[in-house]
Amino acid sequence: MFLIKPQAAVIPESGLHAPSVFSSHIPSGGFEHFTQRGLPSNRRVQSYRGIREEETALAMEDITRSCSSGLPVNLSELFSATTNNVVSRIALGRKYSEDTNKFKKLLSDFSELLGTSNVGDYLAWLAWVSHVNGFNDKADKGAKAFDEFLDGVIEERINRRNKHVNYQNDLVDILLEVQKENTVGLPIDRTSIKALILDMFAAGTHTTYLALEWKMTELLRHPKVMKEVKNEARKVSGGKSSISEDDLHNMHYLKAVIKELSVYILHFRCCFQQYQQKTDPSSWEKPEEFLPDRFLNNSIDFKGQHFELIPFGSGRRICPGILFAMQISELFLANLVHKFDWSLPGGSNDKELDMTESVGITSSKKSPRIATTNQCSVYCENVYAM
Ligand code: HEM
Repeated sequence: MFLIKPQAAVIPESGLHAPSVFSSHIPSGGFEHFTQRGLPSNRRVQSYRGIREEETALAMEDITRSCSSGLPVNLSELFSATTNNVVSRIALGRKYSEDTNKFKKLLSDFSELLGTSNVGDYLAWLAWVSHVNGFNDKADKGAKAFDEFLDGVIEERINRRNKHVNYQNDLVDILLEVQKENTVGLPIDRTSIKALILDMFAAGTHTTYLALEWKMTELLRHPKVMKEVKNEARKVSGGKSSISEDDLHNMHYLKAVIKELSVYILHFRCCFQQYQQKTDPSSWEKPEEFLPDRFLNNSIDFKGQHFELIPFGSGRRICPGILFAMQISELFLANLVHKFDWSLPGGSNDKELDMTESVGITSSKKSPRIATTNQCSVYCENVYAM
């Protein structure tokens, strides 16, 4: 909309190679391998896996603090902050959480604008409506604000590079290097760099955050399933205080739950088809029921080969962030249920949950209270015995 839409770059750990100006420069180990390769240890960026684990641990500490002060936990805010922090650290080189309100507003305005239907896009002779109803004005302001923000990110990095401090070798550094060395055989200007960073950031944060929010909401609505995930988490953790990314390999039930939930996630262009596929009785037994077990002991996955389940799309434009997003979702949910007992606020039941969606490119819940609980009790490692 505001900036050019580039081809997707390769996303850390995806193992997928969307067509990209960079694809010939990034080997099959993915972006992480590319950025770490051959660098002396003092110049290596902390691994993406480390970043995810670190941010998840910080979020768990936040919840523990809230619980011990008897305060309710707003999970929506927590999911949003954590996914923003993880993707910011990877795509923008650092967190922007110290500027939380401004940054959050920037992102939510952006998502809302992307998801708003603009009548002039469909009927050219009605384009004037967008002038009258304020859409164009809002879009111009949003574009300007985001553009300034991204300019700031790039300027900051250039200054650091000029002073030879804190070279992080993240996405921004790589793009600046590519620009300087002209290693892709065509000039990359500042606008293209901003577009690539924005693409990565916008595609990676809101989607992942909303997926988490919906998944946790459904877990709250299905306490039996939540309990089963919790049991699995406690079993695989082997008495440790947290779940690591290594432990996730053994969380088969959690993976099945996430697959079952994934159809609720997106309002991208294939959304309606996805809904049809999920509710198609020829593909699924009891399609309207929430039955994670259907994904146990079968090989259906998200990677675009099984057309019954394509929340990340399929084909050449498939989401290149699948594995990255799945790692965040699995790690976060596993730790949430492992460490805490959750229930709905004030003992309300699932029927009372407000499932209304808000406007936006992704289907967020209108009311953040839904994912808020004031009744978490901290899982105490001392008491718990395997
Ligand atoms: C649960 C989280 C996510 C979901 C459900 C999701 C879903 C999708 C979908 C449906 C598409 C469009 C595919 C198509 O056009 O056929 C897409 C594209 C894309 N996604 Fe994701 N995504 C998620 C997370 C991420 C993350 C974490 C990143 C990056 C760190 C990312 C980066 C991208 C990019 C760059 C594209 C554009 C690809 C292109 O146009 O070639 N996504 N995603």
